Amino acid sequence: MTSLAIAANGLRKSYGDKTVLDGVDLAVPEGTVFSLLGPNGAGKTTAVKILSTLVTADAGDIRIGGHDLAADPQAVRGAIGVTGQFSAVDGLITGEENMLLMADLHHLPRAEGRRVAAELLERFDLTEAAKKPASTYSGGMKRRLDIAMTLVGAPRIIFLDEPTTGLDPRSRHTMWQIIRGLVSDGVTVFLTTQYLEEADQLADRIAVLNDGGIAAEGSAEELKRLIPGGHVRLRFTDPAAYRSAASALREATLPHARTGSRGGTPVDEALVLRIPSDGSQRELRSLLDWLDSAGIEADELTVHTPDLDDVFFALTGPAGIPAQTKENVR
Ligand SMILES: Nc1ncnc2c1ncn2[C@@H]1O[C@H](COP(=O)(O)OP(=O)(O)OP(=O)(O)O)[C@@H](O)[C@H]1O
Repeated sequence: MTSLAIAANGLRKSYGDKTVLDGVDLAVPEGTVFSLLGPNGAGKTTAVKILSTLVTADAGDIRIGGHDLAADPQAVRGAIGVTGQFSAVDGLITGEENMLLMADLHHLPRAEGRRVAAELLERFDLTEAAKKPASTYSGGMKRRLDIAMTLVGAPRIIFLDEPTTGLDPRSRHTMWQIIRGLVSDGVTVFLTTQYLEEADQLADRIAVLNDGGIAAEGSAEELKRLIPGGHVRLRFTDPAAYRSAASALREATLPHARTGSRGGTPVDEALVLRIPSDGSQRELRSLLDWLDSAGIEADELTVHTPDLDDVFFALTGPAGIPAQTKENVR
């Protein structure tokens, strides 16, 4: 059994009469990326602050890296690193000086501190800028320096609170590579982000926080299957083939059509048929078998699944408003 890097049960936190977390459970296996999503004000930062010992929960059992947070917060602090919205970078001093300051805070011997700082500056492509004041760094460089500083203490668990907010696409991709590199070294990453694509790219598991609780949790693929909107599209170039397929579909009751609706629906004059499907291997296999047996040969077959944006809207929108499904070609 994989052990848990982060385990929280019954996490509660209120500010005045506002309940922010109302009994949240979290379980993050070691060496994985866990992403907490939620609308603005849902309590993501509050959760990160509690799990990283910066704020005290009103109730809940929390174990981080095997340490009981309430009983031994110092041990938890020794196991974790936190970066993100509360950056530790001091702009008045150079990148290298920031790193050496962290090495001092971690009580590394002088030579060891210099070695670790130089290594990390090199790893994050900051060697050239190391002697310049951090205030002159770009947003992406500051984020890289922030993570490098966090790694001085060699934490096994890292909390990244919106690590790529405000970064351009290239810097964002660089940050994703850095996060993947950390995970391949066995580090556990707890990530909050406003970018659903980021969670989709990086996270092994995703939890959606809404209304004080976890509205849904699973892999990106599992979450996408929770909401309707998935379908298979068949495109034809020959109008006759299209018409005969459309009529065969109207006749058929497809066993895999999750909605239970009869057959496929002609979508438009572009000779496209649309068949409800969750995109799972089992459903696709039975659909392909059925197409073969009905003698239907489409010129193009694409599987469309809801994306995480759809999931997010469906789970966090006001009750009663249906999900805005958007097509997403896989
Ligand atoms: N120190 C505090 N005192 C009072 N209320 C607070 C405090 N910190 C957070 N809150 C409130 O708790 C709620 C959750 O805030 P939090 O910052 O955790 O949300 P978030 O999900 O991280 O939001 P965002 O995506 O906007 O960063 C908000 O309504 C916020 O106003």
